[in-house]
Amino acid sequence: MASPCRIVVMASGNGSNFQALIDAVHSGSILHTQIVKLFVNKKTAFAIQRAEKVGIPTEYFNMVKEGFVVAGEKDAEKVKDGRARYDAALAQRVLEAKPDLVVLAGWMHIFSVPFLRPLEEAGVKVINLHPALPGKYDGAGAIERQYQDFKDGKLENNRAGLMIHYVIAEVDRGSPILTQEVECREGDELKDLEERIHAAEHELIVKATAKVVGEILARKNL
Ligand SMILES: Nc1nc2c(c(=O)[nH]1)N[C@@H](CN(C=O)c1ccc(C(=O)N[C@@H](CCC(=O)O)C(=O)O)cc1)CN2
Ligand SMILES: NCC(=O)N[C@@H]1O[C@H](COP(=O)([O-])[O-])[C@@H](O)[C@H]1O
Repeated sequence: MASPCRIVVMASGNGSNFQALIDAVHSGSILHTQIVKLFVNKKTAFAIQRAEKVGIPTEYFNMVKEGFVVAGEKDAEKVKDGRARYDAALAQRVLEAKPDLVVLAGWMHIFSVPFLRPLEEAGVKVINLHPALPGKYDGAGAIERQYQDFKDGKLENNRAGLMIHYVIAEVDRGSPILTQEVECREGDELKDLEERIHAAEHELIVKATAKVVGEILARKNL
């Protein structure tokens, strides 16, 4: 049998989707796979504690703390240059973990080409969990914007949603792997929609990761 599929997970916050992946690998819902490392860019990310509890190595790598961009820098060119150098350095650190797949599970930093190109050249796919349907509500704060449109009677079919997609330079516009609609109900508060979407996320990220892992393992066995 081929060697296990090596996954690097990247997170910035609570890590409940990371936990869903940990549990799925442990239960066998995601077969023949090892989460080899977690990268975080926030020191306060609870995902760190989740990794430590199960012995997954963690690396904290922050663009400002590592000196790539000065805190509060207003010069757009300096910020763009610093982000590019940070992304290039981060790509090398990720590749040192020899991943077959990178999963963004609440990773709140937009990657530039200096991150994406080295991984593409190494044949490493990057996938992302986004709490909206393809082509809608790109970027951060997607749940809040769907909820506001629902309240304003502007949400198409009164359906919110989520997807797991391949990551490309254009934010949240990579090919969808799996998508799911989530209903909005009259009387919903924002937290009701957030809870419904988060519950769906934990299932969909496992299903999508298992699907991509299956394709990777099939190629390994060729
Ligand atoms: N090149 C890509 N990078 C990333 C993608 C992607 O599809 N292409 N997905 C995102 C995840 N994401 C939405 O799914 C997302 C995350 C963060 C942001 C954002 O505006 N980030 C700000 C910083 C916000 C913060 O630090 O709190 C930024 O990077 O300037 C938008 C979309 C992951 N990366
Ligand atoms: N644009 C990306 C984005 O908004 N991602 C969102 O970050 C949260 C991470 O939760 P978690 O840290 O508990 O997994 C999730 O709700 C995910 O959809």
